[in-house]
Amino acid sequence: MAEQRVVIGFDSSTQSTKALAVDLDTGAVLGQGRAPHDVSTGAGRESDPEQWWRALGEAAAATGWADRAAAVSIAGQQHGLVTLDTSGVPVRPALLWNDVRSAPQADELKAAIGAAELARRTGSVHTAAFTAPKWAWLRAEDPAAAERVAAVRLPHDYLTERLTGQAATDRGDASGTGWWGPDGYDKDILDRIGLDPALLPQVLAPGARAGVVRPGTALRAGAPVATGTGDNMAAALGLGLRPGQPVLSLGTSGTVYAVGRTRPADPSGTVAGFADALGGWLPLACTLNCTLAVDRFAALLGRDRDEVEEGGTAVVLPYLDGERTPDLPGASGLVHGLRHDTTPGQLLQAAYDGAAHALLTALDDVLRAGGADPAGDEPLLLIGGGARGRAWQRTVLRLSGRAVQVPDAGELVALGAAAQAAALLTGESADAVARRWRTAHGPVLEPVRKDEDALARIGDTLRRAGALQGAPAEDR
Ligand SMILES: Nc1ncnc2c1ncn2[C@@H]1O[C@H](COP(=O)(O)OP(=O)(O)O)[C@@H](O)[C@H]1O
Ligand SMILES: O=C(CO)[C@@H](O)[C@H](O)COP(=O)(O)O
Repeated sequence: MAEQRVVIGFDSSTQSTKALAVDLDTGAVLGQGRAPHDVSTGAGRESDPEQWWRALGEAAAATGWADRAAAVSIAGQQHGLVTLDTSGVPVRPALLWNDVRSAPQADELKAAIGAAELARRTGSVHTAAFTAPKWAWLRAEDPAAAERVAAVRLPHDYLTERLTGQAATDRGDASGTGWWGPDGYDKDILDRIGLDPALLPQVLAPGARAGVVRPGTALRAGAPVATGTGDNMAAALGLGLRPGQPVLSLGTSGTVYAVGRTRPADPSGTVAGFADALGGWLPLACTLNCTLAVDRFAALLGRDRDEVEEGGTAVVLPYLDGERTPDLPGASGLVHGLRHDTTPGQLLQAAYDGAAHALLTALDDVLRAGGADPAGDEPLLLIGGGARGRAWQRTVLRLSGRAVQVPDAGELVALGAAAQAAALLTGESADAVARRWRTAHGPVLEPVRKDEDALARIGDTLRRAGALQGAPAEDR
């Protein structure tokens, strides 16, 4: 009998590291692991990269397959700024994608280069989330730390390098830095933010091998390691996405995306023109406030997260962390439209609606940006921790008017990384591996009538809340 080959895929995301050990032939998940991360609260959002590395080892061990892994790959939260000294040790905690302190530096880049030109060169108009303004923030606010930096990495690059000893990244995650375009690193942007390109890793080709596991880690020494990629790009692989199939991910961030045939360049900044991990594109819109914001409202109301009630006039803009879509980094949570008869359940439902609004109103633009027809009838694939929630499912049905498919498989990011690892061994493309594993299989929820009234109420509140939420005068 042929020997069973098992690959391990990792998702080093905002709140935790998740690992899946997967049978290369059948796609069966044979073991799982998870270890939590700490994220700072207060003005910024920072995490310790050393903790991610320890979490990766713990999650790997918990799968029960770490010392037998045939191949490995690591996907990670996008955009984070990891700074290393000459010994490869983090100079300071990493600045995460949802840290909005770099908003002024994003504005400076926009003013200096212009939104349309940024979109043309990098695919995206920079917000505080992107790595480029984070580096500019570090130089301005913590120059002593910036001086000590000998290497700059994204979260997944840092972990891959700890595993292999090789400094490498991939085009998917590189496309979220704001200093990369299809021709490579953008020297002009790097110059403007004072970052020496020699500090950056090489961008490897899709399907390439980053190296092999070096001795002394939790994983089998000598196992080949794929490039890894950003978490959204990995989920696209993990679902085996074909162009035009829309995805909505409900996690710490909310994201909506589709694989595109054409390279996106949206000067309005709503759609980020990311690259995917295969040579195509991944137009995407992202919010900062998703499952955590809704769970906070449930806690404030003393309710279970599914104890919602539809109806009423309440509107919640749940921008507890500031917001990125719309680009309102200085915003805070806002409740509007309360009446004597507003119930706690209606208020909680309004928080769900407020969190889903920007994602679902960006969906058509995302599809168009990648050359797909927004009127297509592909079901919306619902993934991420929130996808299991009854109230989330119902909210997405109501506000999208589309059929919604909930894959049986959880952890699509880690599955995508596992598919990338498998592809190293079989020579297939990672998305083809995922399709062979039937990862997207799951029930399709029938569409319901789109709740245009709720969408209009939220849109109206958003427009009128401009000054309170720190919108620039011209947008009010
Ligand atoms: N059954 C559920 N209903 C609604 N939300 C859920 C459910 N299970 C988990 N979550 C939410 O999922 C989130 C974690 O999602 P996940 O995709 O793992 O996050 P991330 O990858 O950003 O770390 C948590 O914030 C939690 O609120
Ligand atoms: O910033 C983005 C996408 O541009 C986020 O989607 C991050 O990649 C974090 O992802 P999660 O930890 O929420 O999965």
